[in-house]
Amino acid sequence: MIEVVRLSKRYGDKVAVDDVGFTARPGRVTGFLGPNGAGKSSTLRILLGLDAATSGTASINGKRYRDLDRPLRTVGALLDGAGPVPERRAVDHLAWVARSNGIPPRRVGEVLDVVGLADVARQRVRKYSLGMGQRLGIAVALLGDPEILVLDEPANGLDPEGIRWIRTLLRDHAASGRTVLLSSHLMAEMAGTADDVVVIDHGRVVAQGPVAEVTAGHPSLEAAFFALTGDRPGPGR
Ligand SMILES: Nc1ncnc2c1ncn2[C@@H]1O[C@H](COP(=O)(O)OP(=O)(O)OP(=O)(O)O)[C@@H](O)[C@H]1O
Repeated sequence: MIEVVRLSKRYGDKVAVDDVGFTARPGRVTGFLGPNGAGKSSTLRILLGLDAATSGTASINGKRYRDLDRPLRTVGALLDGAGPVPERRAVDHLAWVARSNGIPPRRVGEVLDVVGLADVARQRVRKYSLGMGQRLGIAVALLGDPEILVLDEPANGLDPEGIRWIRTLLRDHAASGRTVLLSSHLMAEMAGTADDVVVIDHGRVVAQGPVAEVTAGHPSLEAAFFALTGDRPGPGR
C-alpha cells in the first residue's frame, strides 16, 4: 500500500506539489494522471526517496522509502530519465542491481524473459531503442519480485504492441493482489489499465476514485480529464 498524505513540494517560489493526498491499494492499478508539469514526477521522486518533501509524507507499507530494508524487494520503480550506464550490457546491469540488493542471480534471466529482452541481453545499452530501454527499466523494476510497482510514464517509447504488453503485465501484477501506481498524461492508455485514478493539475488533486466514478457524466476518461484540468488536447499533451 502506498499512502501520500498532505504532501507539498516547493522549488524556490514554485509550488510543484500542493497538499496532495491519495492511497494506492493492493489488488488495484492506480493511475496518476495529469498534464505535463502537473507535479507527478515530483510526487513519485519524493515517494521513492530521491527528493525531500517540503511538508507531508509519502509512505510505502507504512514506511518511508529510505527506511525500507532491501527496498527493491518491496518496491520496483521506473522513473523518467533514470537509466543504466550506456556502455554496460543489459545483462550486466541487471546482475549488478541484483547483487547490490541481495536478489538471487537467477532473477536476471527470469526478468529478461518477462520483458522480452533475452535475445538482446548481451548488447550494450547504448544500442537499445527507446522501447528496449523502457523494457530494461521495467526489468529492473521487476527484479526484486516486489509487492509494489511505481512506474513513471511506462508507455513512453513503446509501440502499440509494447503498450498492450505492459498493460497486461500491470493488470496481472494487480490481479495477484499487489499494488501498482503508474503515472501518465495519456488518457486512452490509462482508461484501459487503471482501476482507480488520481487526477492532478498545477500540483493539486482535482479528482480521485474508481475510473467509472471519475468518468461519470463525461463521455470518456479523456473528456473528464480535460473538463477537470481545463486543458485542451494539443501537442505534447
Ligand atoms: N528541480 C526542480 N527545480 C525547479 N522546478 C522544478 C524542479 N522539478 C520540477 N520542477 C517544476 O515543478 C513542476 C512540476 O514538475 P513535475 O516534473 O513534477 O511534473 P510532471 O507532472 O511529472 O510533468 P512531466 O510529465 O512533464 O514530467 C513543474 O512546473 C516543474 O517545472
